[in-house]
Amino acid sequence: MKKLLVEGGTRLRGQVRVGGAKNSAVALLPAAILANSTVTIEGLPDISDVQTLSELLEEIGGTVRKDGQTVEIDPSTMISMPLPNGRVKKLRASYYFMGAMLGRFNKAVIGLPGGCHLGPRPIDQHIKGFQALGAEVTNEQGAIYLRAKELRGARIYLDVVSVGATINIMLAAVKAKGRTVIENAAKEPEIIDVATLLASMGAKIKGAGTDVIRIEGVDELNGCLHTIIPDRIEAGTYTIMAAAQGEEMIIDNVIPQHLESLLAKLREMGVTIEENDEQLYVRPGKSLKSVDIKTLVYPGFPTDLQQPFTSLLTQATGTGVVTDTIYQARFKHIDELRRMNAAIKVEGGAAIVAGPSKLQGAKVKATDLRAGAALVIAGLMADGITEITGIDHIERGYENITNKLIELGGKIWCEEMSKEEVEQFQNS
Ligand SMILES: CC(=O)N[C@H]1[C@@H](OP(=O)(O)OP(=O)(O)OC[C@H]2O[C@@H](n3ccc(=O)[nH]c3=O)[C@H](O)[C@@H]2O)O[C@H](CO)[C@@H](O)[C@@H]1O
Ligand SMILES: C=C(OP(=O)(O)O)C(=O)O
Repeated sequence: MKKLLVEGGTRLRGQVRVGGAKNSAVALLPAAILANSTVTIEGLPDISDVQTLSELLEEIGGTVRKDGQTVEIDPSTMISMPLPNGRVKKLRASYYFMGAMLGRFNKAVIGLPGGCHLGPRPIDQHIKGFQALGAEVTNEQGAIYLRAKELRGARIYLDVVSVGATINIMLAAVKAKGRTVIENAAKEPEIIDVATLLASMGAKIKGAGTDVIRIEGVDELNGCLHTIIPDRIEAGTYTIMAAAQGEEMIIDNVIPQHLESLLAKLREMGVTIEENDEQLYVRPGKSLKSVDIKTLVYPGFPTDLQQPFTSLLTQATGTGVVTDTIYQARFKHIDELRRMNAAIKVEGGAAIVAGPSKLQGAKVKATDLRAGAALVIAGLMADGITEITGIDHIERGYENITNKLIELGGKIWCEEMSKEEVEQFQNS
């Protein structure tokens, strides 16, 4: 088991290239199950979630060929294998095997998903959607059993705006008989990306990116070639790093429109950001001014950038209030930031950050993916060395973060943990 070490104080400078979007990749791979021939996806990020999903596709009989960032999936030999345990527990997005396998085989058995522990993460809206399409759904000993004689299109209103439920219902509905309408759908760019792949496969799907998605079911879906969108959360994380510890940084392979809420908040703090079609050029202000943020569904401030942004707020003058309306308890990083001398308290469901604080290197634990990113940012700004355990979370969503930061001049490296450290980590 490894830990990540960050020696703070060095200013970051240069250009960093953002990879393909994790939250697209994790839906595009299962979507390939629905095709009758090879689906090729270009620009996939080199992260463990992609690896785990590729292994799951192989587990159900598919052939997955990887060549750098390109993956070819031949789904023709897949079978409706139950996946009650094992790899499905390693990540959140294994829930997309429910919609995709139901769509292709009219049945599936999938264990409840894992993913970041951010408080309750129910999947009732996914199930409501599958049931509306005609599936019988039962939960037997922690696995979801889905069976349908035939899937029929339906009008489905989501009680909660959910990225996962919107995509999962799209996957189940594209081959259903007749018309499906998803109302109160999520509007994240990753939903448009998945709809684009499905349309290239031959699906009839309209309205992705708005809150009403209309689908006319088709009998067959074909193989195709698809290029993934860039990861707005990885891009946002490096943009926050640039504001926190950069001199001059270019974030390359970005769709700036996907990050409008973050860029607006950074500019409010005094950060200079210039943008062109695919790059951000970031110069931090002489001093940063505190702001409040409230996470909302897209295009609001993304919950996945709340934790990294909180680290930046520790360096701003004044008091910033952080409210997460998507995951009210997404505050596990706060205790760790406090160990590094940050002045933050959680009160009435909000994190109140008083700054600026001189952060000190410490031994801290990444409790989830974006908590890990928040700690890397804090480590870059801190005096001394920060040791971060739990880096498998970080590897779920950030490709080559160590190398990318070294290229920017950061002092960051991995070390093997001692036996005592592993024991301590496992008991903490
Ligand atoms: C793999 C993936 O894409 N993960 C992202 C996805 O997670 P995920 O798809 O799990 O998140 P959702 O958009 O579904 O969740 C949004 C909110 O709806 C609630 N909810 C969701 C489904 C449901 O059936 N019932 C219900 O009550 C959740 O508890 C949460 O409060 O969107 C989140 C919100 O942008 C991001 O933080 C995650 O990075
Ligand atoms: C919460 C996240 O991921 P997941 O939904 O895969 O756990 C995230 O990407 O920040």
